[in-house]
Amino acid sequence: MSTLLEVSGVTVTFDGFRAINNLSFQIGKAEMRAVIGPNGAGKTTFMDIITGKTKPDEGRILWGDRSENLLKMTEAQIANAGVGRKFQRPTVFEAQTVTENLRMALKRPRSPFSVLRHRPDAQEKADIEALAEEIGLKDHLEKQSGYLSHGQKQWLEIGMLLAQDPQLLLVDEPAAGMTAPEREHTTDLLVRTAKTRAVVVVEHDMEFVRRLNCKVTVLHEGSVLAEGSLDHVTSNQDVIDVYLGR
Ligand SMILES: Nc1ncnc2c1ncn2[C@@H]1O[C@H](COP(=O)(O)OP(=O)(O)OP(=O)(O)O)[C@@H](O)[C@H]1O
Repeated sequence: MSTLLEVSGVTVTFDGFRAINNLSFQIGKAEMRAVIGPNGAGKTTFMDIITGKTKPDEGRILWGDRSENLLKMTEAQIANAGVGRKFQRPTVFEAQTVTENLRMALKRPRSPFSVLRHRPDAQEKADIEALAEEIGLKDHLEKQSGYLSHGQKQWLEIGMLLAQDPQLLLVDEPAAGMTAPEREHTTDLLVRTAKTRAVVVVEHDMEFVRRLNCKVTVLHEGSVLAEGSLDHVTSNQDVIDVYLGR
């Protein structure tokens, strides 16, 4: 499996406190990975490093086929290189319809379609419909986004990120606040997405992680405590001790 992102020996210190401590992590081009860990383990900081929001004190991060030095790139360059991030709370434009939200996302610079200056309306419509179909909102295209359910807003935002054709999608607690059927739909969407892209899901809900059926990385005190299948990591004594607070 070819590697898309390789993080080696990364350390982040806030006022002398090591939030990330000699962390190493790799993900392939079409791979799903769940990142779990107790509060304060460093999950958010880890994502902030990959998106360029936080610069580490030490370590190396290589990106893509040409093994580019990600640490030399700005946040905007990293986003343009194909890293998309979905925050926990949906940030769709509530006053706009689903179609309008997807149209705006297709017009952003990263979109593979934005280079075609005179893009026919018919093509744009087809792209919007394909995205809506993918995220399960085909029947809600003209609905104002503020009237969507919480789950539907989350899917719309994932659709807006997919419009940008990311190579790596970072997703923070996608299942939070969702009903059981919404969680199932979200699992299916993320699993399909990871067939062609790398997807990192930070999640607390173990049942959701189990359904993702992927390799799991457990963070603790800014380092990788264990890695492997969910059954493998949850039978690891160090992981059990950390989760039980011993
Ligand atoms: N800007 C900052 N300044 C100082 N300390 C910080 C800063 N950001 C994070 N930390 C500390 O770094 C550690 C890791 O935080 P981080 O938010 O990455 O953990 P997390 O795993 O995402 O936690 P949670 O599951 O609660 O969201 C915590 O102890 C946190 O208090």
